[in-house]
Amino acid sequence: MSEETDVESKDSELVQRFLDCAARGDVENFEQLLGAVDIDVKSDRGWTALMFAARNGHTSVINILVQKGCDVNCLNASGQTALEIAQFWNHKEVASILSQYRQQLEYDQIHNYYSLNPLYRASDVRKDAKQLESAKNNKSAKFIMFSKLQPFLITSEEKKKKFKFAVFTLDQLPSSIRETSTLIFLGLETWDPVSSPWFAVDLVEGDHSFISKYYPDGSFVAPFPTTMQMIQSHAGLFAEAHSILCWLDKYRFCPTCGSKQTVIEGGYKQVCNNSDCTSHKGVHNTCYPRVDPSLIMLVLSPSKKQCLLGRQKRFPPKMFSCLAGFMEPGESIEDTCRREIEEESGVKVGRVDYHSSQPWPFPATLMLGCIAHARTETITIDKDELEEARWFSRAEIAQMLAGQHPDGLFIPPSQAIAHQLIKSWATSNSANL
Ligand SMILES: NC(=O)C1=CN([C@@H]2O[C@H](COP(=O)(O)OP(=O)(O)OC[C@H]3O[C@@H](n4cnc5c(N)ncnc54)[C@H](OP(=O)(O)O)[C@@H]3O)[C@@H](O)[C@H]2O)C=CC1
Ligand SMILES: [Mg+2]
Ligand SMILES: [Mg+2]
Ligand SMILES: [Mg+2]
Ligand SMILES: [Zn+2]
Repeated sequence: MSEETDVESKDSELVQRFLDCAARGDVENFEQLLGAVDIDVKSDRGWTALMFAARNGHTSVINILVQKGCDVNCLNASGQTALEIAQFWNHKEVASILSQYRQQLEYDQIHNYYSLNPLYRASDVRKDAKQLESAKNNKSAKFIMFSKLQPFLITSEEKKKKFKFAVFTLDQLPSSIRETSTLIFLGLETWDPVSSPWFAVDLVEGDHSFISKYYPDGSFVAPFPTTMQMIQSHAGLFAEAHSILCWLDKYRFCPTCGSKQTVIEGGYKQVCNNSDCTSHKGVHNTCYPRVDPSLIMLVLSPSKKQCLLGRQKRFPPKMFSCLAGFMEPGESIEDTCRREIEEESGVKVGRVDYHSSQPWPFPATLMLGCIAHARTETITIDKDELEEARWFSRAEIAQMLAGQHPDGLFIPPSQAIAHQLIKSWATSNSANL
């Protein structure tokens, strides 16, 4: 046997032992082998240690691998992830760890405020009246409160200057509430259908007394700007609940025939009570909550050395932000971007690159963030929309980000996608733009 084959066979023996220990849940030996082989090493069929541990439900091995930074999104030769394997073999605890970790990874990439919703929306549960009913009676169900579209918030113990929802359990909720108030089904804590369901309750007048009994220091607050100071996961819950509640509040009658409507699917659908109404046939988008796409763009000058920011009249003095505008029917993202920039600033735009998005739940806007590349520099502002617009150099943006602009100019806070677009340009290598 040559030296090379010797090393190879020793390596493959180590790999085999490593994968075996994961499959058997032999934590002691597994930990000893950890440094000796690649954590994501694969068997012939493309199975990693994580997949073997998931197959047999070894939670302790899963926890070690996840903490050591293994690749949880890896696929085997059949195209399955470790999470899918755990779900298939019904290892709920393992599946729960893996799904939470995968979400965490996704969150690390998409950091726009209001977009971090920790729940599985579980549309299958809300569409099934029986499952929805049992979710409402689930002993581990959680309830957050709204009244007149205002969320009931308390101060977070973990992060003192932040707010969060006061979360109520089923036994704290007077039974009358579930009969008189609208309950919005927000989703489940994990993929498992019996995991804790979350609901937003829209309280009707007179239902409030039980709240102060449990949370005497909480209060109903005007959503903007207080919800900009929430812990991020609860800001995501707010975005979902508030947009739905605003829709139910404003669309009380059928837009097709004007009859009363019935709320179904945990607040996600309304059906017309008039059986002759044409909204019962075919596709009717009036039955579903609306989402209004809106473009927000950082426009770069032809030299890429400057960016265009503007001031709306309603902005606080000295604040500049990205230009933004609603998408119109039949328009592409790129064309909305070009049209709004030209309308508001007179600048003509060529290429448009998508950056990221942000739900803006006031009431149901979806901000689509783009980087737009200008072809011209001359600015002619639309006086109805903007008070001022001008080009800013990177150095000036850096001063604004640091709160050190000589004229006191500043940009919106980090919770606004405008801030993230500006920051990503200011901190990126110009050669990449
Ligand atoms: N997250 C962020 O960083 C930022 C978010 N935004 C948000 O972006 C959105 C769009 O920006 P904005 O500059 O106001 O938009 P536009 O440039 O399109 O102009 C606003 C005008 O559009 C009309 N409008 C309102 N709703 C719609 C709709 N659904 N479809 C078409 N037109 C509509 C209104 O006119 P009328 O009053 O005549 O009805 C409104 O005054 C707003 O929701 C704003 O709050 C803006 C900047 C930063
Ligand atoms: Mg506009
Ligand atoms: Mg605008
Ligand atoms: Mg517009
Ligand atoms: Zn109708």
